[in-house]
Order: sequence, then structure tokens, then C-alpha cells
Amino acid sequence: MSGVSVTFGGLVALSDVSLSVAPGQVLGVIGPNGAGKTTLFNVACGFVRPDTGTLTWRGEELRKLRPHQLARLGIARSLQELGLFDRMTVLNNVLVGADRHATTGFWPSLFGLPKRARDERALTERAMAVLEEFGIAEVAGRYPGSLPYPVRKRIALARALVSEPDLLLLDEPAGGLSSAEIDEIGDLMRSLTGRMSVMLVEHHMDLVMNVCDHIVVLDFGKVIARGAPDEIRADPAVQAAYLGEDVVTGADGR
Ligand SMILES: Nc1ncnc2c1ncn2[C@@H]1O[C@H](COP(=O)(O)OP(=O)(O)OP(=O)(O)O)[C@@H](O)[C@H]1O
Repeated sequence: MSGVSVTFGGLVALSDVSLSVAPGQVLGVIGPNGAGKTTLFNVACGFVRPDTGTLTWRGEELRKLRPHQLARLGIARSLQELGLFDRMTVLNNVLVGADRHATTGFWPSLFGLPKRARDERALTERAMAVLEEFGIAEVAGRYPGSLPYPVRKRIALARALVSEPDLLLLDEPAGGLSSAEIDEIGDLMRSLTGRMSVMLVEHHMDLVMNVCDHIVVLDFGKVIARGAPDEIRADPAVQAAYLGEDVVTGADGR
């Protein structure tokens, strides 16, 4: 993302924001309320078109990015609004995310050619492996509506991961979770380091400090700091921006 600016009416939500996520890196984007985090996430997903600036993915500029193009580009996202289908089993919800790996198109699947069956078996195995990794394989046959929120959250994450994206975009994964559940989600995220690039947009400092390799701090739509977690923690501009906010830092209270 380079030189991205977004205005809503007269309000500047993002101003000349540049950032990049290195291969295998977990990048955190934090900032106080109204800093522009959600807007930045929406730009990365193609929900919001920036007024100025460019998005580049693997050396190619993405002009007029639209959300439905992400999967083809190897980018997955998980939103705060989990978007699970309550009338589909957990396994089928996860399989929805696996589309990118289905090699057969519409016509072969319509005529039920054997390749389709092989594809489906491989995809189901992959989906079960991700559910297993997330510790929720035992609910594969259940319906999401009957499951507690933290489990639903894991299902949404599993759905994003089953396509084995090269870049995962996460919007506030800690929202609505208790601190023990945040620790668990943090462990899951740390296990993603090196496997894919992750951009994590999150208000919760604790999670960001624990799982991110690199952090970008926004305030009033501008980047006010960037660096490793320890540098960010010690940065006076960041402390000033968060002044008056209920900031939770490390588990040891630092
Ligand atoms: N669709 C919109 N129309 C008008 N103003 C908007 C819109 N979306 C965001 N804004 C404004 O842009 C600014 C940045 O908002 P944004 O939601 O990106 O911040 P945030 O860092 O995600 O905040 P929070 O932590 O509270 O979710 C805010 O002043 C917000 O009121």
C-alpha cells in the first residue's frame, strides 16, 4: 500500500499511508479509536477505493480491486462479522473457503465427472486437517448457530485458512473474546508466522504485541510509528496517542 489517502466527505480517514507486508510476516496495524484501522482494512480488501495511492501485490499494481477478486489473488480475509452460514455444517462452512483449490470448473461438476469426487475428497481432508489444527474437529458436523462465539471465531479463521492464502487479512480477531480466549487465538496466529503473510488490524495491544513481527501505528489517519513490538512499546508518540485509552499491554502489565 503506497501513499493511500481516503476521505469521507470532509473527513480525512487515511492520509498518505504506506505499508507493506513481507512474505511470511505478521504485520499488526494498531491505533486508538477512529485512527483509520477499519478504513485501511477495507482498502486492502477492495471495499473502499482510495482517493489517491496504489495497492501492489507481488509486484503488480491492483487497479480497481474488488473483494471478490481476493481469492483468485491468493488473499483471504476474516471479518469481525464472521459471516458463517447457520444452515450449513461447520465442515461445509470451511469448505466454502476452499474454492480456490478446486481444479474442476462448473461443467465437470454438473456432469459429476470423477475428478470432482477426487477434488472433493482432497478438499474435505484439507478442511478436516485445519479444523483439527484449530482444535475444533469434533464440531465438524454441527451447525455454527449452536456453538459458542469463540468456537465460531475459530471456524471463520479455519475457513480463511483452508484456501492456504499467501496473505491473510484479519479485522479485529480479538473482538468479543475474553483474555484467555485472546491468548489462545494469539497462539494460533503465532503458528502462522512463516507460513503466510498476515495483516492484523486490531485495537487490542496485547494480542498485537505478542504475535506481530512488525507493527504500524495509525493516529488520525496518519502513520505515527512503525517498528518491532519493543520499539513501538517504548515510542513516546504511541504512548501519547493512546493516552486516556484503556490500554492493555503485556500479560505482566508492562
Ligand atoms: N463510511 C464512512 N463515512 C464517514 N466517515 C467514516 C466512514 N468510515 C469511517 N469514517 C470515519 O473515518 C475515521 C476513521 O474510522 P475507522 O473506522 O477507520 O477507524 P478505526 O481506527 O477502525 O476506529 P475503531 O477502533 O473505533 O474501530 C473516523 O473518524 C470515522 O468516523
